[in-house]
Amino acid sequence: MRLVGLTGGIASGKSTISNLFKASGIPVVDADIVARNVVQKGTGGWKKIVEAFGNDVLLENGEIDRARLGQIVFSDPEKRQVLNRLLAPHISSGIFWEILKLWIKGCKVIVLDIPLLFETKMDQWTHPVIVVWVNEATQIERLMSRDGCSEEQARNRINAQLALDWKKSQADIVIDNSGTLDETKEKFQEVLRNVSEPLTWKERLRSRDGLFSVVVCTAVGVLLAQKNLL
Ligand SMILES: CC(C)(COP(=O)(O)OP(=O)(O)OC[C@H]1O[C@@H](n2cnc3c(N)ncnc32)[C@H](O)[C@@H]1O)[C@@H](O)C(=O)NCCC(=O)NCCS
Ligand SMILES: Nc1ncnc2c1ncn2[C@@H]1O[C@H](COP(=O)(O)OP(=O)(O)OP(=O)(O)O)[C@@H](O)[C@H]1O
Repeated sequence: MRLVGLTGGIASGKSTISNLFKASGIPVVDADIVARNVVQKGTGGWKKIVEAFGNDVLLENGEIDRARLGQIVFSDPEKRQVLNRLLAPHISSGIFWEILKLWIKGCKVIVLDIPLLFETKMDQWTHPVIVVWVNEATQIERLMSRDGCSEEQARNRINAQLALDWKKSQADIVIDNSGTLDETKEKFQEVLRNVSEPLTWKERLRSRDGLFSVVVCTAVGVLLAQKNLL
């Protein structure tokens, strides 16, 4: 099994690239969706948030008020750290279960779309690491227009993550998404070819079918050895 890391900065275009992977038949685990699921009303993550931030961050129906919590944590690094520490174990085990489900299905290449891949050091489990990069002016413009936020709020969110240029320097593959969608789609084709290359023998061993072959071969070997000993 090949675990491909997909990351970048906020609004750099990870979901756009994720959608292209999905459209090409490659499954994607989306950490933002996992992070949403683990804080649904009544879950362990939800209880921890209410304990730490109080009822002020709840909507009338009891769900987390994401806009309110976002305002708090993106303007206060200490509070953000608290939230990250509380949710990290829930998010990583959620990602693990999603991978396991796809592994059981026999998927050989899985893309992990994780905005904080480097920040959480999960990059060590993925190869190759793809960084979706945009220049800062484009990033701010797209973030403001997508989320309807001010430039200050956009900068706060960008500064809550490691610098995108640094992430770019750590990448195995960089997708420059500063141009048009058509240009990005063209670049994506090359990335798709790269990611779809035949699995290495290590990756084959980590896949469901590879593990199954090892188990069968070992069992046959043991049976033959026992037969020879009798
Ligand atoms: C703060 C919250 C409530 C804001 O929710 P909102 O719906 O406005 O944003 P959403 O979850 O869609 O995230 C949008 C983007 O913000 C960035 N982001 C989210 N959380 C963080 C964080 N803790 N630090 C830095 N950037 C973050 C990511 O690039 C993400 O793609 C939410 O992002 C959250 O619960 N974050 C903590 C969980 C987390 O770390 N998520 C990232 C998964 S690796
Ligand atoms: N090449 C492009 N040209 C124009 N707009 C784009 C391009 N790529 C992405 N966008 C737009 O920019 C915004 C951010 O893109 P996207 O949601 O894919 O980023 P993201 O990295 O997944 O964001 P987040 O970190 O918040 O999850 C979206 O509104 C998207 O439609």
